[in-house]
Amino acid sequence: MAKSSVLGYPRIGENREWKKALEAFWAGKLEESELHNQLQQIRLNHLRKQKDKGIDFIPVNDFSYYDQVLDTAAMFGIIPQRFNYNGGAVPLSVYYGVARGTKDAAASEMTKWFNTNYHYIVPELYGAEPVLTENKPLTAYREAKEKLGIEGKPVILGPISFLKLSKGYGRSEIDTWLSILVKLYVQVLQELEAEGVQWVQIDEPVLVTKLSNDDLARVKSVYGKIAEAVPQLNILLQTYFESVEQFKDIVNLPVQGIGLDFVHGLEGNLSAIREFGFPQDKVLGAGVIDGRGIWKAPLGKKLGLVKELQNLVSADKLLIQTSCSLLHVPVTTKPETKLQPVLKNALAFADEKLDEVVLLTEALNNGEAAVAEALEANVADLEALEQSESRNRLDVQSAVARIQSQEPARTSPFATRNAAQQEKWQLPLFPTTTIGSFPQSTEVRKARQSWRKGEWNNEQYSGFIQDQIDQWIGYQEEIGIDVLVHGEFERTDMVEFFGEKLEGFAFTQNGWVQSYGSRCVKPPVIYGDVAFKEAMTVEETVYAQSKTKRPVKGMLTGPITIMNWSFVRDDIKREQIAYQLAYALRQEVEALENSGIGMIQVDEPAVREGLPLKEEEQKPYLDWAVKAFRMTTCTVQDTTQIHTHMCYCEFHDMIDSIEEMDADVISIETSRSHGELIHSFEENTYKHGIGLGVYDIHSPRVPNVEEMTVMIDRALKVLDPKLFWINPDCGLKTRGQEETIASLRNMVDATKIAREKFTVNV
Ligand SMILES: Nc1nc2c(c(=O)[nH]1)N[C@@H](CNc1ccc(C(=O)N[C@@H](CCC(=O)N[C@@H](CCC(=O)N[C@@H](CCC(=O)O)C(=O)O)C(=O)O)C(=O)O)cc1)CN2
Ligand code: MET
Ligand SMILES: [Zn+2]
Repeated sequence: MAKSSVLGYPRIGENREWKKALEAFWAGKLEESELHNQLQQIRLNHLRKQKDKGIDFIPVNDFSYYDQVLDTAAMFGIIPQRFNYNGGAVPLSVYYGVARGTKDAAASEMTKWFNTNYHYIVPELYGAEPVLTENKPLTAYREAKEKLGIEGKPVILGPISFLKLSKGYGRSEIDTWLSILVKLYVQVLQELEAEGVQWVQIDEPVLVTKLSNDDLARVKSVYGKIAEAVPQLNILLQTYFESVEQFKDIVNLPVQGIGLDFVHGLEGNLSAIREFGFPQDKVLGAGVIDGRGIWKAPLGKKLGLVKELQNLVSADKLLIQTSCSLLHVPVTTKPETKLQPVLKNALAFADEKLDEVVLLTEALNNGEAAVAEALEANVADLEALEQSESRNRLDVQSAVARIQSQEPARTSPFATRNAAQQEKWQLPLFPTTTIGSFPQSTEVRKARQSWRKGEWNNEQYSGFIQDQIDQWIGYQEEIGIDVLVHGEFERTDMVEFFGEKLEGFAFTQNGWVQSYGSRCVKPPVIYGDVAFKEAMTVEETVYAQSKTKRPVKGMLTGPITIMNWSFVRDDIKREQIAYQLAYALRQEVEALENSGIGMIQVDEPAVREGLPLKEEEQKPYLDWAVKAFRMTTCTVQDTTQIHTHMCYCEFHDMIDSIEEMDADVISIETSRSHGELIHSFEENTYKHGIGLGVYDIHSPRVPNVEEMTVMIDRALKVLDPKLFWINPDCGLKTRGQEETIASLRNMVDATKIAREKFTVNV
């Protein structure tokens, strides 16, 4: 009999109860004991739900108070020294300090979890002396058993991945660190074994990337030691997001089960298992239900797949499971009452995916007849969407085919444009700017809600937005910023906003997904061909420009980011979706230029996260991503300055592509990684305008002038001063008004110091 299994469940709750509890606690409106109570209720609800649905292997310890990587670090007492942690169980104040920063200490870096829109907190190993502070998986296991009688499957981020995702150690220290970590993992696992735990899921997502021979030897040694230490414990070594690179080595590791992704790594994993087979003494965790996408699975096809897999493993050794944790999809489609039926009927969020896992397991164990009706309905639902008009728009398809066949390029090379732009704009040395958004205060959110509910009419709402713009144009002028923005007050989110105005998109009412900490996003659904309808940003931008003599930057989200932060259709290539978006956005760029806006920023923060994990797929992806950006921006005049912005990821492996995007200015996040990015620019001579983020905007802390000066001085050692801009790391929508103004004042002061120093020096 095959069994059903889930790798992880979303923690935010059906109505984002988790987020609300965390934020109430941070605001001092919820006692710590009450926070624990509320989160326990949420956690138990999730376990109960999985049990009721009939999942056999229910994950525990997938829940978190913020982030699972931070939890692993905290479990081992790996807390940066600046938080004055003195050993023992990590207090919540320290835990949240590391995540969010404190008055005296900057937060740890936050970065993308592989190729997803989830961000984890990067463990800092430097100076750490790890000890086991609390066996979290054990606590979670006991809770599920005692409260609900569930024999949970503890989930732990594995040592190899944990180390790879951490920073603060050199190459020569890898083995030392692994031996320290292995001791701790063994301690955790031995306690689980002693408790009588049956299965543990150890997540090793880095195994889908190519390992050097040394690293592969390390993987073998680490799992060899673990296997020896816990002979009674069943370990399911779990991979996801791609196929494993070194299949034969990985599946022969001394563990009892191997979890493979047969959705995002289908091709690679399937051809490998067909070619090499699968060890008969091991359990295969077959990830066949997509943990990242929102479409119903084509169950007939999936059933064919699991039948084939069943034949390759020995009896009773197959798990039907999700391809990865369900963290990346919304909780349930149940509250979605406003979607067209043809769309709603084709969707499956986390809870619906639990049903799919159970259904497939049942079909495999009891025969198709047992679930015939469900299989038939599934075919009809998916076909209806496939044939819908919105997926078959010849007007869009032919226009995109036409511009796709041209090589998108600006009229003149950067040097010519740069000179023309200097001449036109007369900006000072080190121009200052911000990334686009200003605080989305409660007032702003309430106003939007009133308007959406119909309590406010359009005039009231747009009048309110104009007041916000007036106010912030005033602040920016007064602080002394050189290139202004309108503030994005009319936008819920930089992707959702554009999706709502373009054709081919749909919106959920409650389809929230965790992005980082308590912050969630509600990704739009690209279900059809994308098309431009009418100008989307011209009104607010032109209004802002009418209020000041300084330049106001228009603000758009780029094609790749809209695509990567949406749930996209899977019947056409992503490349094609990107070009459709690019063509639509180009029309917006042109509309802005025609309305007299001479600087236009096209944000592309998600380019890096879409980078395929497999090396051989990276170049083709970057090529079409760059092409889509150029398609969006290439038709403007030389004097129109195109900006772009990127944040929260590693850029060093794609600097060349960033250069090829040919934006006149890029603003880029650096400060949370403490300026490490600058090294990339030391090696690669980037020849366009560049604004380095001089302070972290994800923390309520106001950065002082000195620390920004350090950042600026460091950057100027590497970068061409004539091309250097000064800006925060990212948009300021999550910040409060006072801290924003105070921080920007300090930024402008730091700029003045830099200008003085630099003018004296030359
Ligand atoms: N899509 C996307 N991905 C991204 C980013 C991004 O900006 N967008 N940035 C990076 C991650 N950063 C992020 C930064 C901030 C937020 C964020 O602030 N999210 C908000 C939700 C934003 C939103 O859509 N707000 C709605 C309001 C939705 C809401 O909460 N409504 C309340 C009621 C309104 C009220 O009274 O406050 C409710 O439904 O209960 C609006 O502005 O209108 C949150 O979690 O709090 C998310 C991600 C990377 N990935
Ligand atoms: N223009 C956007 C903003 O300021 C860019 C954000 S990148 C995540 O919010
Ligand atoms: Zn950003």
